[in-house]
Amino acid sequence: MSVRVRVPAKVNVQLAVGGARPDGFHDLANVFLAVGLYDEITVTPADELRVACSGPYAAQVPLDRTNLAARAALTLAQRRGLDPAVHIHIAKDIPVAGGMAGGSADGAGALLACDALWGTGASREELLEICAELGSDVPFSLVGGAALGIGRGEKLTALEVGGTFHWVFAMAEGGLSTPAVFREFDRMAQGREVPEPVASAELLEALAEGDADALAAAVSNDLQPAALSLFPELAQTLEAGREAGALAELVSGSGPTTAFLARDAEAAEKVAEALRASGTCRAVRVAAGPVAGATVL
Ligand SMILES: C[C@@](CO)(OP(=O)(O)O)[C@H](O)COP(=O)(O)OP(=O)(O)OC[C@H]1O[C@@H](n2ccc(N)nc2=O)[C@H](O)[C@@H]1O
Ligand SMILES: Nc1ncnc2c1ncn2[C@@H]1O[C@H](COP(=O)(O)OP(=O)(O)O)[C@@H](O)[C@H]1O
Repeated sequence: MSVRVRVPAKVNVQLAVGGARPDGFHDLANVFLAVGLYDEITVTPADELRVACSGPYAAQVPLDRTNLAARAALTLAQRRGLDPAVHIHIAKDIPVAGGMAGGSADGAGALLACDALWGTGASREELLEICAELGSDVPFSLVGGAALGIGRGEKLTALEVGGTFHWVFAMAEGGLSTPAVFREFDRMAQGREVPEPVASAELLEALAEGDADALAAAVSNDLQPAALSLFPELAQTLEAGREAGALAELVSGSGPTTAFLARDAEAAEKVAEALRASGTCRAVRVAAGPVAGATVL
């Protein structure tokens, strides 16, 4: 018997970053949108805990116990006094170290899958608590939709969204380390006061109304200058998308994936085609959001 779970990627439509906290994290106002680009996690009883990964990014995924999916299984098993003897297969379609929360998706997916496989019956609250232990982005991967994350980004409030937003994602050659991007943010912020991160009222309204033009005017990412500083080639990708008629262009989270908002599905295909032809990125994908979070199939 196996359990299969599908988990979406995310884009941060707003990422407001405060100063570094004493624990090394940053307070955020993080507006997440789950988009239809998925990893699939399958768990099957086995002799011992094992992780395997398939798909275009498989070679970049660690298969030891640092893998977030393995950590999720171990954490749940430890809490219940169970043997974590399970084979976890990750069918990976979310870029690795791309700023789209692929590892977080696998952590949330494996947790939900093991809960179902072992009949653990963990409450939503406990699952969210374990997710927050695994990483700041993991709770959002579980809930999906759209949400405002405060604190490290793990304290979530679900947001109303009045329509579907159409996105194009340009995958970069290589990845960016999230801690390195936050460190670069701190370096660039030296000598200036970093304001408290606050969610933009205009942005929340644009989401609620499903208004792509208003959302385009309101998107922002405080990590973008740091990501561009570490990965200057991204400026060319952003420019190519802008020239192709995207309503807005931004770095997804800590990058280096870039995200382009389009008016509708047809406009998204046009932007995608132009980006593919631009030679400024490794691969291009179209995806809409919001979509549901981790779901047992
Ligand atoms: C930046 C964001 C935006 O959604 O994601 P990505 O774009 O990388 O996917 C997140 O804040 C990443 O969340 P996640 O990848 O879960 O990070 P964690 O494992 O919790 O933390 C990794 C490291 O990132 C830094 N970090 C993370 C979150 C936060 N609020 N402040 C931080 O300074 C810390 O250096 C931390 O040690
Ligand atoms: N299941 C997983 N999938 C991808 N990366 C993982 C996974 N588990 C741990 N990692 C580690 O986490 C790092 C960040 O990966 P990822 O979550 O894809 O990026 P991001 O935080 O930019 O969204 C990777 O470089 C990898 O070393």
